[in-house]
Amino acid sequence: MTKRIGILTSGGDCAGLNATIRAVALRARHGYGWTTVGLRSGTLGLLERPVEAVELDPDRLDAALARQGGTFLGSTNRGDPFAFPMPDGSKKDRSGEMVAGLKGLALDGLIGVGGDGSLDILRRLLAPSKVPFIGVPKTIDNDVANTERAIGYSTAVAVATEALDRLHPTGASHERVMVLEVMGRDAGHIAIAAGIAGAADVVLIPEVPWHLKVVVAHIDALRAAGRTSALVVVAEAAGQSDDPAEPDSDAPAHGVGDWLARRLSKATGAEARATVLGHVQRGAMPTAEDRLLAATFGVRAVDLLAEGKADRMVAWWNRQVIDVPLAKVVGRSRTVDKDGALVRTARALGICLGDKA
Ligand SMILES: Nc1ncnc2c1ncn2[C@@H]1O[C@H](COP(=O)(O)OP(=O)(O)OP(=O)(O)O)[C@@H](O)[C@H]1O
Ligand SMILES: O=P(O)(O)OC[C@H]1O[C@](O)(CO)[C@@H](O)[C@@H]1O
Ligand SMILES: [Mg+2]
Repeated sequence: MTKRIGILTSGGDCAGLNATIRAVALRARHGYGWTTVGLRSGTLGLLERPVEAVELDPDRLDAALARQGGTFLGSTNRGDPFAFPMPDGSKKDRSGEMVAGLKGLALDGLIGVGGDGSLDILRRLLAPSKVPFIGVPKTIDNDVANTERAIGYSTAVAVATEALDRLHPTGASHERVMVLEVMGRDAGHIAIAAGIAGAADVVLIPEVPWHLKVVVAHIDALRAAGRTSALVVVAEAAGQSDDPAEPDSDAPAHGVGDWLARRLSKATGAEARATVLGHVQRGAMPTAEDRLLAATFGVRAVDLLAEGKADRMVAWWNRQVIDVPLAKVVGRSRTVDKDGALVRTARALGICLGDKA
């Protein structure tokens, strides 16, 4: 039977979303003869009347899409359907309106490409609609539970690594400590991976409690050994987990990069500069790895709908695409394992994580 499935992208954008949309539309048409409808602006588009949706003809989706960052369908990380911010400042449950908008599209299935927050919201939103839902994990933060990889992470790590490659020569030329603040929301995945790949001297992540005095001692030791510059990577959330018992525990929840550069300069006497990488990590062309993930996840998501499955998420595990119940994904977050391979590797390379000298 010919089916009509929908796809939407939700949460912060990242590289690889367009490649995912294209893979879904191609698989649906050429694998099953189905039509794919792209829903615009994530959940927000479901409040428009008519609902913002466009039929996707896969043969008209240029292959160049696989290379483009962002999402041509648009996305949102604002406007919780269950507590929607209203102009007068109040919050309103608008999930019923969204479900009504979705039902009007007469879909036989929906694929939602999102991070932990979006997948949770979409799962709850779709439950009363009875529309079969399959989730595809994407987020530069790589913090979605039960998948080793989310679309967009590889690209963000590549961008952060390239930033370190660029900070190294300028830092060395001016004999400075260069601090790079990277994204990751509450997790340090981008920081630890880019820190290793970009040969940083210090990596600070929220999962490993760190102390300014340990970082200062490490930089002092490097300088005593003849090094004139240093590279420091700090995850945006690293300030929140500094030990409250320590005198230097005032690392702020926001702006930890600037704070750290000022403190390091004062304590070591070296000049320091901070770079906040920000949304540059999200907006890049996807790496080959992210394009592959997008393709394999997109195809598998359609196949799951064809198999009559629902309430599941495609996932990457042990070098394979698998699917897991969404119930085992939502409400959890996958942070960096502080005893895991990357942390051990960083330590073995002499990278200071701020917890021991
Ligand atoms: N579809 C959505 N509608 C409204 N708010 C959303 C939506 N998706 C996420 N949010 C909100 O955006 C914020 C970011 O959440 P979260 O990090 O969990 O997003 P995500 O979907 O995981 O995507 P990403 O982490 O890549 O931005 C949270 O406050 C969450 O409630
Ligand atoms: O685009 P916004 O709303 O500034 O959100 C930024 C956040 O989104 C992410 O880029 C992805 O979740 C986080 O790393 C970051 O904290
Ligand atoms: Mg998230």
